[in-house]
Amino acid sequence: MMIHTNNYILNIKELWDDVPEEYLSHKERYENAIKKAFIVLKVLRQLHTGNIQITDHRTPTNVYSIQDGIFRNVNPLLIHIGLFWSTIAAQASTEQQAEWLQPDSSMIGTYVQTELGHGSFIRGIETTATYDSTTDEFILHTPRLSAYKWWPGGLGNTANACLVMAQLYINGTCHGLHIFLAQIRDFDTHKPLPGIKVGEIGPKMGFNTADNGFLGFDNHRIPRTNMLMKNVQVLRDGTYVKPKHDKLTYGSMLLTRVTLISDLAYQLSKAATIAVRYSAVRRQSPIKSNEPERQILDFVSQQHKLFITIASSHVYRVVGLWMWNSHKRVTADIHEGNMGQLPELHALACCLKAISSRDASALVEQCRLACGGHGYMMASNLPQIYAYTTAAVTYEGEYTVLLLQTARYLVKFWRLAAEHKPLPQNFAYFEDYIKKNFEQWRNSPEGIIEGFKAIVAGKTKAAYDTLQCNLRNGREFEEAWNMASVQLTNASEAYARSLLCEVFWKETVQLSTKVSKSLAIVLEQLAELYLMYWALEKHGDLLLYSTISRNDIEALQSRYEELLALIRPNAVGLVDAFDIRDEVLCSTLGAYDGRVYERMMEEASKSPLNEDVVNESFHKYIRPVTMKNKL
Ligand SMILES: CCCCCCCC/C=C\CCCCC/C=C/C(=O)SCCNC(=O)CCNC(=O)[C@H](O)C(C)(C)COP(=O)(O)OP(=O)(O)OC[C@H]1O[C@@H](n2cnc3c(N)ncnc32)[C@H](O)[C@@H]1OP(=O)(O)O
Ligand SMILES: Cc1cc2nc3c(=O)[nH]c(=O)nc-3n(C[C@H](O)[C@H](O)[C@H](O)COP(=O)(O)OP(=O)(O)OC[C@H]3O[C@@H](n4cnc5c(N)ncnc54)[C@H](O)[C@@H]3O)c2cc1C
Repeated sequence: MMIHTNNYILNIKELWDDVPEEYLSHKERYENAIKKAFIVLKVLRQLHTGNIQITDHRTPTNVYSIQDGIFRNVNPLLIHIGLFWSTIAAQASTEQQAEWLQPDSSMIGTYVQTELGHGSFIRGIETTATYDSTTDEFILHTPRLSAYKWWPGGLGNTANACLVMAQLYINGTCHGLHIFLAQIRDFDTHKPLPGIKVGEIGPKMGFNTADNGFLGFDNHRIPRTNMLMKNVQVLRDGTYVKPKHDKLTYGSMLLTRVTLISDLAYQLSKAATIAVRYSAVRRQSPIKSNEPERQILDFVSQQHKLFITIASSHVYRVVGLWMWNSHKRVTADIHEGNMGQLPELHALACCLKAISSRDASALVEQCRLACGGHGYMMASNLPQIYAYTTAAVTYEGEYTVLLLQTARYLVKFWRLAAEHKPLPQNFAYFEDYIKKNFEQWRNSPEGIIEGFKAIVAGKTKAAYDTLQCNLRNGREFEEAWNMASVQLTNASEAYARSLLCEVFWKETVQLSTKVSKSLAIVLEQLAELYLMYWALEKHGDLLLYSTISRNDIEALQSRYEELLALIRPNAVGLVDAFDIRDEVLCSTLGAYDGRVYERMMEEASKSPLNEDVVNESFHKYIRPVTMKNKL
């Protein structure tokens, strides 16, 4: 059968709610979501097997983005599709993949790493997998309460299998963290297997359809061949064959961090679409007292809140793709046995995941506030987008913890620079900074990029000097590191911002040569706006570390305001160009037709509190008090 994915999925009635999901209980929400998740999974399986074919070209992306509208929250199979399958594909041996990656597999899986007691510091994970050579099995065990797995999406009720991160023990020796496939529920009855204690962790700020769960093992046995064995092996006699790099086991986190950057770009484009369209419809106060009320989008302060969101969505789209391509390249190298580029990719993924999630959640919240009171309505969809986006600051590597990973990388290069050793080209600016080869400030995108590099160098130097000072004062390295950690994260954040500015500007300039002149102008305006915005936000740092002057900053401010005015006529067109369907946007404020007030009233009429003209609580609780003395 030939289908157009958007139309096909939009026409499956069971996927679309009559009652907004906010009115459902926790349990009903999950049940509603799981019903839809399996309809979507069936479509994906049919696409995979070729039973249905598509006439549009971006199928998985289409299905993925339509999901936002279908679930309004999260697909409970997100981790099954996104992490469980991809980890098997990346880390299981060819034979294991052939066995486990069947499109009609009975396994519904999840990725089980975090424990009650340990999330960031994964070396502290306490779940054990002990090899028993007499039976050729691993024994999975949860030694204490803090070792209970806690958080994995889909674990609460949906999954019947999981990939578990556990400490591998062979003959009393611990070989560190490894990944094991474990069945946890019966495929037919779905009852937990003997030795498995599993359940759901309860309501959260968002992600409420994802049935995040807990899991404990009581000496649960799995075959030896259930350890993921592409990069590392345990042989029948208990021989341990080491991986080529001991962090290959962490590969799924790396891949997800890279993927997330693009997902956050998409969340930003949704928030921007809602807030910009609403701002074009909403009128509030005249600018001059004798004029009619103006679209709130005409207030320059409103443009300041919104245009940076549009620009940031483009930044993360561009940088997300750039990182995706880097990941592909590095993975191909690793395949050939060359691990050389892995540390750089890890350092980039850490700081970019941290900053993209932090920016995205701050900007989504800014969009919500920019919609005034109506942005506070669930029907605007902005609260849900915020709850979804802010979770990304924590999961898949907490913000500060990831920035500190990148700081390790920066400090290594600063040490080389300080010791006058050769540096790779992309860190040559460290040497320039040490030699005080400062460029004369230029009020241009290229000048701002240089200025941001000077900030990275200056902040890395400050953190490094503090670290050295702590060491000279007799602190051990880890303690000295902790004492310098505020400065270290600052350096990392600056590094991420300089990367974002440089990659976005260069890619935009390149893209501009391939599109029409009028489009190129708008794209460059957006890119310039992004750079100017951050130069002004960080003008204190620029004053500290670059050659910028007060006059330069004033000139930047004027150019920034000029850019807001230039972008204003294209603002609605720019968000329309994100091409997000109303069914996906799910927002009374952001629909394409601009019927904001009509839609708000239509949504309010769905409130169960409006079902009866007089709610029974009046008779039960209100009247007895208010009428008591009047009878
Ligand atoms: C794939 C598709 C996915 C689909 C996504 C679609 C879009 C997404 C939309 C929604 C997604 C929602 C999903 C939510 C699911 C959430 C899942 C999770 O949260 S899973 C759990 C994630 N947990 C973490 O991220 C834990 C964070 N902690 C760590 O990663 C590590 O502990 C650490 C902080 C990095 C440190 O590790 P450790 O202590 O073991 O390291 P050290 O021994 O100190 O060594 C550090 C050296 O190792 C290098 N390193 C560390 N990690 C890596 C890596 N991944 N790759 C390469 N190198 C690594 C590090 O650089 C150090 O090197 P040196 O400095 O010593 O040279
Ligand atoms: C919505 C959601 C979905 C999730 N899904 C999954 C999943 O599918 N599978 C899974 O395994 N896990 C999942 N997680 C868990 C997630 O990966 C962890 O919560 C995350 O890695 C952070 O770890 P933590 O909760 O232990 O925080 P902690 O590490 O306890 O952090 C608490 C605070 O301590 C600070 N801190 C910790 N260590 C350091 C340090 N070394 N230096 C400086 N500061 C530090 C942090 O900055 C933070 O401020 C999910 C979490 C959420 C919120």
